[in-house]
Amino acid sequence: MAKKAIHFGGGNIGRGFVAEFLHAAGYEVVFIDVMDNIISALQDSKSYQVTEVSEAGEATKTITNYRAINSKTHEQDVIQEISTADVVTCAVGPNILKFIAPVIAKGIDIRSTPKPLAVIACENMIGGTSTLHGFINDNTDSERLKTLGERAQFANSAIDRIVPAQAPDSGLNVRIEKFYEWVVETAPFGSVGHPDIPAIHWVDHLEPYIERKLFTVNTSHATAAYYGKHAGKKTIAEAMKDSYIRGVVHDVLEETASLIVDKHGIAAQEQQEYVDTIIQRISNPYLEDSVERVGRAPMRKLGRKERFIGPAAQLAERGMKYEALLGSVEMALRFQNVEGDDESVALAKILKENSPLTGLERTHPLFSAVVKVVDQVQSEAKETGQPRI
Ligand SMILES: NC(=O)c1ccc[n+]([C@@H]2O[C@H](COP(=O)([O-])OP(=O)(O)OC[C@H]3O[C@@H](n4cnc5c(N)ncnc54)[C@H](O)[C@@H]3O)[C@@H](O)[C@H]2O)c1
Ligand SMILES: O=P(O)(O)OC[C@@H](O)[C@@H](O)[C@H](O)[C@H](O)CO
Repeated sequence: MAKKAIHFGGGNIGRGFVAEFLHAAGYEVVFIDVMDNIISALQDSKSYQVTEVSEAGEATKTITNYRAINSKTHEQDVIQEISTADVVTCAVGPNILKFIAPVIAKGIDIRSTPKPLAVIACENMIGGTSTLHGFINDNTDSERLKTLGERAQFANSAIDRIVPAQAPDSGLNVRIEKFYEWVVETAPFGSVGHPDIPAIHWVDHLEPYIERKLFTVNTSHATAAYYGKHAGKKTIAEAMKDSYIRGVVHDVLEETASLIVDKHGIAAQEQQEYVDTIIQRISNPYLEDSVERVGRAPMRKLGRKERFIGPAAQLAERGMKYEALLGSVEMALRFQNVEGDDESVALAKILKENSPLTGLERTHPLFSAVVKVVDQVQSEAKETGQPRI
């Protein structure tokens, strides 16, 4: 029987990564989005192209066998599709999970197929699927909650592929880097077994993979973005060409590498090779990845388990060095009032009003160091009306 995957979020990573590999695994993909232009473009086309760009040239794959539904206008259709699907994935952004949970909960609730639905959130965050699972629980009747596990299984994932914002005239086509890594935990599937998706690297324990990814790829990426934005650079590749910024990125990665090696027992040499690959990837001039895309949502990125405070807090707990990470925090705090980024506007307001920001506990060994950095950025804003550097 034909396999069906429902994918929430027809954006960059949705079309350029998740759908590509679901398609390659033989799934029909039903895209769910709330943007009329994306949905009608998908409904009006039979295929789109994913082009890998690298120094070695370009390679293009054609994606077919998909449909699309607007969940804003056709919620019942989405519920019906979920009730008969094999897999649900999403790449909508961590802050959107609570909005897609109600419709997924309704679709799961009316399932009568013998095999449970496999739910895999593909967001840049620790425990993305668990967070979605929590919201789905909140939207499920308490009696039905007791048997939810018979209808759906929830597995966390780590997803890695750089997909920049696409040119306005590119339509559905996506230009993307060649490298990819999609790691998913196996335990939640128990005796049912995980879905057959060859691109996925299935692992027993996800934490080393997601922390290594988030605290290497995303920490360095965001560091280059915030320092780059501050220095007037347009793209990450341009920022990485600047010897000062490149040096800072190396310093930050030295700190996170020391945590990854210490905490997860990954060999120092293996981590160094991973770091070298990441530096090469984020420096890829063919991607034209803007500092605004990579720096987007600074408040999310300053979160407790996120790419800066997450590793810095763990380093502080171990009595290890975290000063370079604090420099990235400082630059993230300066990412204010950036056009098109609501969080950067909210951040400017929060810094004026002294509201809590990172969720770091007052008693934590990192707390006073972060307060100092916040104070510094705030005092400059007060002196000059805007941050000085
Ligand atoms: N772009 C990358 O390089 C990359 C790589 C790995 C992981 N990610 C993660 O993937 C997620 C998506 O990132 P992206 O770059 O593709 O962003 P994007 O903005 O290109 O795509 C997000 C899509 O979600 C849709 N959406 C918003 N609200 C929705 C809702 N309620 N229901 C259905 N769809 C909704 C948007 O309309 C948009 O099409 C993020 O968590 C990001 O961190 C991105
Ligand atoms: O998606 P964000 O906002 O969490 O982070 C921005 C980029 O660092 C991110 O999208 C990377 O391109 C991606 O994580 C690479 O795998």
